[in-house]
Amino acid sequence: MGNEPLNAPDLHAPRIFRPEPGDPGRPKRGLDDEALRTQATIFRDDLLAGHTILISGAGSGMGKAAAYLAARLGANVAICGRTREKLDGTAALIREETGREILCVEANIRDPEAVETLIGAVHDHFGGLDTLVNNAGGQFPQDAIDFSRKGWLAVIDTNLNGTWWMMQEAAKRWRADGKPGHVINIVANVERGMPQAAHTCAARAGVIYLSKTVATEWAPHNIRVNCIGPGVIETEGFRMYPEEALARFHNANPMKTRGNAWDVAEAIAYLASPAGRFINGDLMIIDGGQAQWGVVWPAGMPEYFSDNGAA
Ligand SMILES: CCCCCCCCC/C=C/C(=O)SCCNC(=O)CCNC(=O)[C@H](O)C(C)(C)COP(=O)(O)OP(=O)(O)OC[C@H]1O[C@@H](n2cnc3c(N)ncnc32)[C@H](O)[C@@H]1OP(=O)(O)O
Ligand SMILES: NC(=O)C1=CN([C@@H]2O[C@H](COP(=O)(O)OP(=O)(O)OC[C@H]3O[C@@H](n4cnc5c(N)ncnc54)[C@H](OP(=O)(O)O)[C@@H]3O)[C@@H](O)[C@H]2O)C=CC1
Repeated sequence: MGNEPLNAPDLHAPRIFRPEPGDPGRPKRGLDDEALRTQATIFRDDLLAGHTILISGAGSGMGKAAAYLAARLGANVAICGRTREKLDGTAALIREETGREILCVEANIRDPEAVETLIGAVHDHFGGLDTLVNNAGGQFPQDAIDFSRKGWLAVIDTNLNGTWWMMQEAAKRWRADGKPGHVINIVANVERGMPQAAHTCAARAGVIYLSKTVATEWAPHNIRVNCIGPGVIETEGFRMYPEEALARFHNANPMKTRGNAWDVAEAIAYLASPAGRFINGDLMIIDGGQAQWGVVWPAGMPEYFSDNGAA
């Protein structure tokens, strides 16, 4: 017996998956508007009354669910994203279900000037900001060795730099106004790394430790900073992954199930509510136990690993 790796030819095969624009022919995933309308919440109707919350990337997925729940709980809601129609869709759902109008701002979080304008617009419109939720982000599945420079930069610029521009700008306003504030950064479960998502792991790990650091630095300004690390949460974002990987995602946790956007929306509402007042510098993992157990291969598992490492 030699020492060659098993299935050696596979090691040389680049794995690329690029969804077609508009997701043609693929099922829509995650909670749609009808499902969101019927979600029950454990929280009382006026839990966030008078509370202003800004949620990035709220034209779809977890951000949309969180915006909808916050509006149902009485919050003043502002959202941003790059696509006007998606933001309008969230606003329409909220209007129909709650009668409330929200503030929608088209903004790319990678652009620090757009971020400055956005934070200013929220203050102008609602007279302040209480909670900032940095949810906008994403990545594509690929073996790290094959990342293009542009692809690496796109993921880092969105998930790390974009999140930072948002939190710094919000904090500057809170400090200048002498007002308390709260940041919730949506990251990912990166504790054990995540093959085929190394760019996002690098960015999310950066955000987690950035958050833990400024949670201390900004405490004198009465600003709390926390992170939420979702595991496999079924959303529209699943369009980024091949069917073969999607069919296995639930195996990444010992509950063998996928979470949904509401699981994360309710955690955001909890942290934003008075119940979260003593929670600072934390990373709340919502992953069904994935951190202790499974591994996802978002671009498809190489045959080399097909026994899944089981002893
Ligand atoms: C957290 C858990 C982890 C993943 C582990 C899986 C766990 C399952 C749970 C799911 C977790 C989720 O986060 S769900 C998904 C969340 N949502 C999303 O990811 C959707 C949003 N994503 C994005 O917008 C994009 O992925 C992102 C790259 C960040 C944004 O970039 P841009 O807007 O600049 O978009 P583009 O112009 O399309 O791409 C820029 C370059 O990136 C590279 N690029 C883009 N798509 C590519 C692809 N499929 N394969 C290779 N390379 C690609 C190319 O070099 C592109 O340049 P050209 O060559 O010139 O085109
Ligand atoms: N679903 C999951 O299992 C997991 C998701 N996550 C993370 O949670 C967050 C929410 O994901 P999810 O709801 O699943 O996915 P979605 O793709 O549905 O949501 C991401 C949103 O972010 C917006 N966005 C992306 N880039 C930018 C940008 N540069 N500026 C402003 N808005 C932007 C997108 O809108 P638009 O393109 O119109 O700008 C989109 O609405 C993401 O950061 C994701 O990576 C983390 C772990 C697991």
